[in-house]
Amino acid sequence: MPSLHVRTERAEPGRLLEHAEPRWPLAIRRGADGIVGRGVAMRLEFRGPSRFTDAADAWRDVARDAVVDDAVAVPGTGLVAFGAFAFDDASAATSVLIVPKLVVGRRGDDEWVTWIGDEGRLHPTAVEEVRVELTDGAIDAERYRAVVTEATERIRAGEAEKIVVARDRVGQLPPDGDVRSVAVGLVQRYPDAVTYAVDGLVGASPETLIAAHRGHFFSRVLAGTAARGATPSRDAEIAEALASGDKDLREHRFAADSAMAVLRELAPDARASEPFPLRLPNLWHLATDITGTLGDRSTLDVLALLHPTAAVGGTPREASLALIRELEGVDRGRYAGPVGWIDGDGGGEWVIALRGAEIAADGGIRAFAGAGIVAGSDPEAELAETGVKLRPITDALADPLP
Ligand SMILES: C=C(O[C@@H]1C=C(C(=O)O)C=C[C@H]1O)C(=O)O
Repeated sequence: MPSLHVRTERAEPGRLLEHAEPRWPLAIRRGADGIVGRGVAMRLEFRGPSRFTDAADAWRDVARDAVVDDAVAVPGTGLVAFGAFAFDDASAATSVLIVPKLVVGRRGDDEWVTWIGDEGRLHPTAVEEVRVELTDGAIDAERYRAVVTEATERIRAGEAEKIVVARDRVGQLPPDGDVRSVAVGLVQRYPDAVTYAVDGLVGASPETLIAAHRGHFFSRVLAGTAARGATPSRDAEIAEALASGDKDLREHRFAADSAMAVLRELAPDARASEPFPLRLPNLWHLATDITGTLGDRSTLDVLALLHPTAAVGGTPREASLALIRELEGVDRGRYAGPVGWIDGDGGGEWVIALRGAEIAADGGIRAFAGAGIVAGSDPEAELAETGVKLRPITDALADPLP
């Protein structure tokens, strides 16, 4: 493989997303911060059960051979790749690492541009609005209720303790639709979430699988969900009920324990917070934050062990994955897989591809949302919960720039 020549310099890129390709933006944003890419200097593809370790090995080679001149040296400068990985080992979807030709970024007061290969000129273009309505996909409301009922029966029969089952909604992007508008809409509405746009996958995720820089990591596990209340007092009651409710705490424990078991193996000093209610614009989640030190391990090596946590798979892992395949009966693609970026040291930030959709080459759009099913889950409540989880991407597609 030819070695990459990478140069980062200070710049004032203005609105980051204006530098991305309209139909195929590359972006990882949190509020005003983030990185946006354009063009492809290198594209690596992976498949199957070894996709994460293959990616980790390939990326180590790329990073070792790259010639990097980085005048800014903050997370997101120098050599970076955007990545998106399939949820299931057996998925037909490819997993990718993409090094753009141009990256523009901002982190607090630092702003930069990175050229990979030839240096050119910045030519931002105004974002145009695209509007798409989603309709029933392969798993409509009726089928989803049946899937949840079946999942609770399988749990009662002892086949698993928790299974996260999802449903889908579909749509069609008009030719040349500007996908950047969807990302802009998500950044504006969900400033605390990570808005991602990578190889057709777009959404705003509240769940950080692993973020690592200079050996220190952060991971946030979400499981247990309630819609926001209409009044402040009702809203507070809902948060209180979520944090003390037996079903939600059990559902949460499976997810937090699955992440902690892996992270403690990798980082003996890993520490988990107590579960706490996390407020998002559209809902409450129960959250556990985990921190610790990873040493010089690549975040891709961590993903190989951490994905899928029981927040998006279930408990036990293999049994729940088999049940998801059987009960959903559709390929999740990259939904609920890791999406994010990685730098030359293996640091970076990977979130779970939730609250989003995948846009295929032909413009076909498929959005997924799921819910954790445990003993005692109610199909109607889980249907409503997935409706709330679909709202960010549904709204951003229907009315991106309100
Ligand atoms: C599966 C999704 O979300 C996950 C499931 C949750 C739950 O069951 O309470 C909460 C957060 C996420 O970990 C989704 O958004 O599609």
